[in-house]
Amino acid sequence: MRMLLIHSDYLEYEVKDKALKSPEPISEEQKKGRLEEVLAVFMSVEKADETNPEEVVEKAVAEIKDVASQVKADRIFVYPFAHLSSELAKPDVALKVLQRIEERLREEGFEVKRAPFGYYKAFRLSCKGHPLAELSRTIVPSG
Ligand SMILES: Nc1ncnc2c1ncn2[C@@H]1O[C@H](COS(=O)(=O)NC(=O)[C@@H](N)CO)[C@@H](O)[C@H]1O
Repeated sequence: MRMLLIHSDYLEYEVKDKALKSPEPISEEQKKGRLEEVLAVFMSVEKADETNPEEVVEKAVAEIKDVASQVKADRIFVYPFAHLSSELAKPDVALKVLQRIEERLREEGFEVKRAPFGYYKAFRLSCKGHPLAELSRTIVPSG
């Protein structure tokens, strides 16, 4: 799993076209989204993660919690992003991992939005620019 974490004034997206034959089904309301004062987390789920998705979910949640506490963010934007790795996991595995990360972050008390999976999206992001505003993390299952 590769993550790019951007502490932002806001992140907003708008769904454009399908990027997969069968993208995640979404409601009208999910076609656009915006959060202010947010830690945006762009995530590429990788092939290696397929060996132990649960472990990767827990490690990713721990990393996100750590960065969120450092930058004092209590909102997280989970953003599927296929361009941080050349070894992508299959879409069905990737979607499950991202949905579970979203669930676990909510359980940890964060306000969370997740951008729709399998679509091309327009997005705007306003990075805060402080020293910890741009971070990346790589997570590999130990198995
Ligand atoms: N492993 C993955 N990790 C994160 N997002 C993914 C992954 N696989 C697919 N997606 C989602 O599906 C969209 C399309 O994925 S993609 O790899 O860019 N493109 C495709 O798979 C097809 N266009 C065939 O190449 C991405 O924008 C993202 O929303």
